[in-house]
Amino acid sequence: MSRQRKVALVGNPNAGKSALFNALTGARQKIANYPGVTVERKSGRFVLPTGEPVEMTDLPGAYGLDPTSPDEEVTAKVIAGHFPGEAAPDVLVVVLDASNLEQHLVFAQELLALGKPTVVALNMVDLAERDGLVLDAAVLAEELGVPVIPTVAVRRRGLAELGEAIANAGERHPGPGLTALGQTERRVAAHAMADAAILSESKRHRLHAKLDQLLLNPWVGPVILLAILFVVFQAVFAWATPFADALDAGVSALHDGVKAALPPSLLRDLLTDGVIAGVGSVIVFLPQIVILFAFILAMEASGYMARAAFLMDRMMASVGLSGRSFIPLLSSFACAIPGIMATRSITDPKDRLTTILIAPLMTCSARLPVYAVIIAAFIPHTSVWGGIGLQGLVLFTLYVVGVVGAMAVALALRSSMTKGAASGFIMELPKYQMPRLKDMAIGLWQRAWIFLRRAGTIIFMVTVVLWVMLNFPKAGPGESQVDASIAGKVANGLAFVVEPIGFNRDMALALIPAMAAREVAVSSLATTYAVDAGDNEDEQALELGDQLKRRWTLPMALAFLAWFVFAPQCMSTIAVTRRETNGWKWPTFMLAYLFGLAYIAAGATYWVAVAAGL
Ligand SMILES: Nc1nc2c(ncn2[C@@H]2O[C@H](COP(=O)(O)OP(=O)(O)OP(=O)(O)O)[C@@H](O)[C@H]2O)c(=O)[nH]1
Ligand SMILES: [Mg+2]
Repeated sequence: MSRQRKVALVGNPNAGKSALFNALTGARQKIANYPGVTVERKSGRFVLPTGEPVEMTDLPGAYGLDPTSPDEEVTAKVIAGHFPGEAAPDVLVVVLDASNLEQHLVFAQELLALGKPTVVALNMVDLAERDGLVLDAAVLAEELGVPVIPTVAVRRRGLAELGEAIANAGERHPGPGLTALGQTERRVAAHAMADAAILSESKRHRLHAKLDQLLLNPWVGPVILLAILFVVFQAVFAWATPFADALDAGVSALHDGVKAALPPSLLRDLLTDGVIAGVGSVIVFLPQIVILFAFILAMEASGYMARAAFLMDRMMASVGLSGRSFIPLLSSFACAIPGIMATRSITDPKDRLTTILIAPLMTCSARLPVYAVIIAAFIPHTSVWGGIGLQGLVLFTLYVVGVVGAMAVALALRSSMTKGAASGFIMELPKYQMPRLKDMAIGLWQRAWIFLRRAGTIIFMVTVVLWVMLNFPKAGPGESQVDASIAGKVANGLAFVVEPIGFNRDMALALIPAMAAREVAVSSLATTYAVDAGDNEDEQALELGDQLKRRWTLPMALAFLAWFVFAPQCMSTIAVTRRETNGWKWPTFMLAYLFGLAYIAAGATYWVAVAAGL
């Protein structure tokens, strides 16, 4: 039996390759409405209409076979068969964005010049049609000399025809349009071919052009962006409250139920003070995470996020970064790990390194529970300047401080350690789209699941270990259990380091397990106070927020917030940085500078707040 044939999906970024890959193979690759999403090749199985199974590969988007970034290099190598241990693909499926035909035909010509069996998927014809573009696939097929199949990846249109064409792909004869050799010639040819294939074009285009004029206006654009972000953070607090309260009540009920059902024992204490108090204190932030991501996903899917990147380009350039850093930095608002991996689409190595080093300063979703618990306890639930919620405002400020800090660090790095010229911006703007409800639901579910899984695994485990360390050895009469315990002893030993910045023993105690994940700071505090409450009924009845209010001053709380803006409390981020920079040098530097900044920021916040009489 002969070897299974290989089919590769290639084309410009954002053409819909991954969407097509998912539709054909049933996989769940990330797709999003901006270029540079796929940075690694992924393979899956697809059965052709003839019954022949083939190996389908989704490649990172590229603008040419001459790689200018690590992800483009993957594409070029796979196609050329230079990827270690991988045969070259037998059939290429060139994916074109029908509403961006001219631009996408440039790379397509380069691919066709390879002479391999090729099929063209003229994808996104729905968007082209909506824009009033009527395309003639037959004319294009004639020009290119290969079959051209109109598809709509996200609605599974044209898939059968595409499978048919792949099955029949074989020897081919270059079409009349395929004579260009150089890049400039290809551009001219692309223009001519697009002209020939496009039958008509109309009004929707003009509406979107108007919208872009407004949203990308150098003065109005940033104001709109800021206003949108502002609303997002207001909503995170305002809308989440009823859901968070319900969850909170559920956790309390569970706590009381378990307590009533079991006889007093270590196991009961472990369940109530350790697991339920600790993990429960984190889970109540699920509604806030979901609301935040609903906005982020909607902005991504609508095409607005890419406009935001475009707007940010100037600001990024002023600190020596290119707009290409925007997407990795944006992903870092969810989590720095995918953000750091997304830097593979950055062309310039120094640009890329700088982006990796500042990615942990973007406020990842693991910080949200920490911020939210402190804000809810210490910032009054009032409005300022007629209707703006103070809590949301403080949250917004914390995010902004992270971004401003990142920009300042980028500027410092770019003029010292990673000195070099800033590279240009080459992002193309995706089309505006209504976010699809189903995609949004899947995206939200995935985010929620990641959050819950973290709560159920890493946060759960760290909390249990901490509970054990807080309960042994047992305190003598009149002695505080926390002070007597192993964890308390370690924290007391560490306290002198953080005392100058206003932290007490409990805060020191929370910082160590929180190296595993930032949310653990919340579960650690909850568990510590639950253990500390012991058998005292009044103490036990207090919620985490009330405990914090009784034990911390406002300057301490603010210092704790400032610490979490900067501190690299995440082992996985350090590990992924080591992998992506091939060594310990940069992760060590990252740890040192972030802890340094955190220490200074927390100390300054504490002492300024004390001086101000807060
Ligand atoms: N309306 C419409 N949207 C599509 C179609 N195909 C893909 N999309 C959307 O276009 C965007 C880009 O799709 P991806 O599959 O991520 O594109 P890609 O080519 O893999 O992009 P990179 O990985 O960045 O190279 C996503 O928002 C998809 O939902 C289509 O046929 N019609
Ligand atoms: Mg992709």
